Amino acid sequence: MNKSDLRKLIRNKRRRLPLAERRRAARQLLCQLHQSSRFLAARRVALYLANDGEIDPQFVIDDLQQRGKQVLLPVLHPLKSGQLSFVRLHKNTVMRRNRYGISEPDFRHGQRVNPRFISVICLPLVAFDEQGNRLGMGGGYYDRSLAFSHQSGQKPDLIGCAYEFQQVPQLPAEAWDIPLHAIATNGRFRQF
Ligand SMILES: Nc1nc2c(c(=O)[nH]1)N(C=O)[C@@H](CNc1ccc(C(=O)N[C@@H](CCC(=O)O)C(=O)O)cc1)CN2
Ligand SMILES: Nc1ncnc2c1ncn2[C@@H]1O[C@H](COP(=O)(O)OP(=O)(O)OP(=O)(O)O)[C@@H](O)[C@H]1O
Repeated sequence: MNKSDLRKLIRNKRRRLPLAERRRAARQLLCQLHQSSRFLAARRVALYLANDGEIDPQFVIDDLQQRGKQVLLPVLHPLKSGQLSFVRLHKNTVMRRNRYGISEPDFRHGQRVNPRFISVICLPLVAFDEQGNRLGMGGGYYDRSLAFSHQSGQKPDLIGCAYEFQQVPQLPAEAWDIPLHAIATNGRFRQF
């Protein structure tokens, strides 16, 4: 199956999931992330706001904020097309909707943090395989914005977040793909 058909299939399945199952999976995601000592120790964590049926990290965001951690969200860069910035989420953060209808902190008002200085980045994904390859929505945003992690130096831990059913046997690995360090689902925490 090609990437575009695979995206359609899994995105449809994700959107059809009943609300009760979504909520249960969202709680299980928090439990699975708590398996990771690096996640528990992280001071700064980037997450996302669920869109298109994605597993919902809202309980994870609440938990981090209660534990006094810094939470960041991705924002489409208004000038550098295809790039994400990471902006801090506070109680008073001014939010707006981006071109895909996803709520994000306002780029101009927000406090941006260079992704090199983020401890853990939780990435949304459409499909993953057992090697930790990731298939996203197809915009290449995370691949472009995290391309620096191919080089040496300080880098964030990259944890993909998904439903267990989003695993596929094998994804074609592209040169620009950023390999994930771990995947947290409703059922498991896999480390690579
Ligand atoms: N929750 C969440 N936030 C995120 C991402 C994500 O995957 N999930 N992104 C991860 O990169 C970035 C946004 N990327 C996205 C890329 C495509 C579509 C999307 O729905 N595309 C439509 C076509 C829309 C159009 O071109 O007008 C589609 O495929 O149906 C959404 C988000 C930043 N924020
Ligand atoms: N580092 C990069 N520099 C320039 N272009 C890139 C880079 N990474 C990815 N791209 C481009 O982005 C496009 C989309 O890539 P791909 O289909 O792998 O996205 P994705 O990982 O599914 O999406 P996303 O990261 O937004 O969730 C590709 O056509 C690719 O050429």
